[in-house]
Amino acid sequence: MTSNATAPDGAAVRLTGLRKSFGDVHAVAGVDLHITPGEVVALLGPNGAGKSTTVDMLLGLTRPDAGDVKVFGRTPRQAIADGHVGAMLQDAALLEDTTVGESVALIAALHRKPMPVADALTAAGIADLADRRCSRLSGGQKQRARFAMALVCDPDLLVLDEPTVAMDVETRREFWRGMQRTGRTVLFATHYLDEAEQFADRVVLMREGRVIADGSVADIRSHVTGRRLTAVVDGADAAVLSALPGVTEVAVRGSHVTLACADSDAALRALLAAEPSARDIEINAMSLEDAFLALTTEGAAR
Ligand SMILES: Nc1ncnc2c1ncn2[C@@H]1O[C@H](COP(=O)(O)OP(=O)(O)OP(=O)(O)O)[C@@H](O)[C@H]1O
Repeated sequence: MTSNATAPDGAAVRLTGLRKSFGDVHAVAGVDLHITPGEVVALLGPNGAGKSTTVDMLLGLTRPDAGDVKVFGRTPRQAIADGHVGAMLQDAALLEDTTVGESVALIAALHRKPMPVADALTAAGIADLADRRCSRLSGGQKQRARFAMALVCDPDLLVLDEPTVAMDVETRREFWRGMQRTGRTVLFATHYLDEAEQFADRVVLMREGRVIADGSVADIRSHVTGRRLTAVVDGADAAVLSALPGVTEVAVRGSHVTLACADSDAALRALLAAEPSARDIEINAMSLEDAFLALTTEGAAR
């Protein structure tokens, strides 16, 4: 890794008061974000939250209406020209008639200190596809070719917009293993909450062009309190379950019962007293998905 990128304030990325509108749509409506070197940050949010527009401004592909972008203390254009940033964008075109190896070599030739093409292909898990024409790649293989192209400039910061779209489960897992080995600063936009949970040090949640939560997965989870109790209850009656102490929400599907609990200990005791047949009982913390839904649903606290 080049890793000689430094900013006076030590930030890898600093977005300040960033805004961008398209007509009446306020795609990004005032975003401040500070990423320190080495952090792996997931950018989450529902469709249209402003993630791609934020990423585009970070890369200098879209000019902000207001605010400032600094990448290692430089403008995006300078940071990219200096080889500090590798990007993998949704639907970025590949040169269909060239091979994977040739495509990656073409990108490498644009940079002053690229890594060897073979190393980029290996890190992306596609060393065996070097001679395959890009037009012959599967969706997931194309994503990995784009990843090799992002990596070959040996960047300090990787910016990835939904990198694992079109990858199957095993390929996604391999992709992230490879990513963790690179030890770089990473900002990735994703719709896969499990990915954010497993691979990000920090989650930035956007909604309607703003950052509505920013912290570790545990911090984001703490936006939803309580626990979830699941059980099998013969002849489950939602009205009876709703009246149990400590229970805030009830879902009944056949004999499968899910209780959202403010006090799961009280709820469990009351459930066993009221429904002695209750079995296969599990109590879990609320998931990142629960927090995501709570925060991104209309009317959620900002
Ligand atoms: N070039 C454009 N012209 C007009 N509207 C745009 C343009 N780019 C984005 N928008 C609008 O800005 C809003 C934010 O879009 P953006 O693509 O940044 O969201 P996103 O969070 O990346 O969404 P998704 O998860 O669906 O990719 C949306 O309402 C979108 O329709």
